[in-house]
Parts: sequence; C-alpha cells; structure tokens
Amino acid sequence: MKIVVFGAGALGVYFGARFEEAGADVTFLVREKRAKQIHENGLAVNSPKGDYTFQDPTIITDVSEIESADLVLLSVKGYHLEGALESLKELQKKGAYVLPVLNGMEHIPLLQNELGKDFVLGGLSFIMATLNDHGHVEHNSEFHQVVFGALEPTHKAICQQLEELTENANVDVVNSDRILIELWKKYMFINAFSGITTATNLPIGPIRSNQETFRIAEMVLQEMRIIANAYHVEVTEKDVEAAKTQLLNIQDDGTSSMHQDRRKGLILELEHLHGGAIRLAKAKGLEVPYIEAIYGIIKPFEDPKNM
Ligand SMILES: NC(=O)C1=CN([C@@H]2O[C@H](COP(=O)(O)OP(=O)(O)OC[C@H]3O[C@@H](n4cnc5c(N)ncnc54)[C@H](OP(=O)(O)O)[C@@H]3O)[C@@H](O)[C@H]2O)C=CC1
Ligand SMILES: CC(C)(CO)C(=O)C(=O)O
Repeated sequence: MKIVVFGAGALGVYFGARFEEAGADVTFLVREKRAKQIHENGLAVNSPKGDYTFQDPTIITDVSEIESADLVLLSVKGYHLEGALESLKELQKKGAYVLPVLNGMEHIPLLQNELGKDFVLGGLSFIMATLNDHGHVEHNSEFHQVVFGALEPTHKAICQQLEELTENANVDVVNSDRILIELWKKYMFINAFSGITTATNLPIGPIRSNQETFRIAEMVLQEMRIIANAYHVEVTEKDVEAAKTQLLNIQDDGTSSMHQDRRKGLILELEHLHGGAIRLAKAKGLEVPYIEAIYGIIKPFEDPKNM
C-alpha cells in the first residue's frame, strides 16, 4: 500500500513508522525547513512500544514528485489545513483517499467540499506524542491508537485494505463502522482535556485534585454532547461518563498536545478546536458558556508573544 504522510510532525512520523514496519511504502510530504531537519538528523521514534529508526526515509517537498498513492495520512494541525488543500487535491487526482487524523470536526466538511465526499475518510487517533529538538518523535504513553472508518459506502474497500495492512502491526488500529460518532466523542473529549490543561497551564493531575477546576472540564463535555446531538449524532450521557473516566485515568503528568504547544511557545489549535465548537453551537442557536470561557482564557496565548 502506498501511503503519503502529509505533515511529518509527531503523529505523522509515529504512524508513518508503524505503517512502514507493517510493510507499507511510506512517503513523507514535508516543507523545506522540515526536509532540511530530517536530512540532517534522520527520522526516528522513541517509544515505550518500541523505538523505530527510518533507514532511508522518502522525503519530498513537491507533490508533483508523487506518481500515485493509495492513501494520504493527513496529520497537519487545523491552522495549516488551508495551506494543504492544493496538494491534497493533486493527491486525490492521483487516486488517493485522504484519512485525516486531526482533532476537531470542521476539517471534515471543508475537505469534503474541496476533494469530494468520496475521497475523505473519517479518522482520529489516541496517542501522546511530540517532536523533540532533533525532530524525532517522543511517544509518552502506552496507548497508540488510530480509529478510522467509512463515511461513505465508497470508502469500504480502502478501509478494508488499511485494516489488512495493520492486522499484525505494532499499533492499535480500529476500522469502525460508527466513525462519525467516534469523531464526535473524540472532539468532546479533546475540547475538555486540551481546554482545561491549556487554560490552567497544568497537566491533568492537579486539575483533578481540585473539584472546582475539574468541574469545568465536565461541563465542557456536557456542552460538546449537546452540540453533537444538535447535529443528530448520538453522543450519550454514557459517553460523557466514559470520557470523564478517561480523564480520571490519565497519568498525573499527562497533558494535551495543545498544552504541550503552549509550553513550547507554538501556535495553538484553539480556533480549530474550541472556536470550531462555538461556531457549530451558534449555527444551531446553542449557548456554550463553558467552552466560550475556556476559549476566551486561552485566546491571548494564540500569540506566541504572550506565552
Ligand atoms: N501530538 C499528539 O499527541 C496528538 C495530536 N493530535 C492531532 O493531530 C494533528 C497533528 O498533530 P501533531 O502531529 O501533534 O502536530 P505537529 O505540529 O507535530 O505536526 C504537524 C506537521 O504538519 C506539517 N505541515 C503543516 N502544513 C504542511 C504542508 N502544507 N505541507 C507539509 N507539511 C505541513 C508541519 O510541518 P512544519 O514543520 O513545516 O510546520 C508539522 O511538521 C492535530 O490536529 C492534533 O490535534 C491528535 C492526537 C494526539
Ligand atoms: C488527548 C490526546 C493526547 C489523545 O490522543 C490528544 O488527542 C491530544 O492531546 O491532542
């Protein structure tokens, strides 16, 4: 299977490594600065699930160098999506399906409008990973899951192929037949987790120790459930409880990728995540005061000057 990893960041390199281990032909489509860093330092993953070093990674900076591809693993941040569209369209024309693993929801209709519904799969991931100063992946948890699935009947064959590729791979892969619900559940969870950790600038441990603070995360879960329901997606109270249990079970020093970005002084995905939820709520006439408060608190830190 020919897989193009679009965005050689923490997620892209991690899952690219696991797909290559499983026998896929993996190409990384990157920008010039990242290409230079990879040529200087190589490409590697440090992980409790097993380290991996790419022997001779295929790195390209121009989409025209790709003749054909079966699948694009789209792993850019939400704020880089617009800049990725032209190359994605080229890849789609060359036969590729796009599997986005970004957090959030707004990218799905955007990609469907730009590429056509037939080419945009549903996808998400659970992993705690970040790039170190060498541009290598530091995987900081025991979980490393990709959940994907067909949003349209035309996606079934490629989903089946990916499932077969990864059957015995060193990665937890789920081909879900309810991917839309899974996407919303992840969106609910991430807006609570990334919101509360980034707003407080704390990992989950001290947040959990303070009931008043943890309650804010619980209220974000509830508001996200209500938004999902307004879009006819059946996220339930039970799902909210499950997300809460997930928050209670993360290691004390565990934190979100957005909080890691705040710590590193990088651009935040706030607009795509919480901004997106507020827009989706407004479109349905819903009030989401907790999400708005989290958004307002984090907003100044979108500007790296204020970090
Ligand atoms: N990290 C994590 O633990 C998790 C992250 N996620 C989600 O996954 C998504 C990706 O996150 P993450 O991997 O952490 O992000 P990173 O910032 O580590 O990686 C994103 C990469 O995309 C690259 N990129 C952006 N635009 C382009 C472009 N036009 N062409 C080529 N490359 C491009 C960036 O390259 P450049 O260096 O050139 O800027 C960067 O290397 C986010 O939506 C995040 O919320 C979900 C679960 C866990
Ligand atoms: C919560 C987590 C770590 C799960 O993968 C995540 O998606 C993120 O922090 O972006």
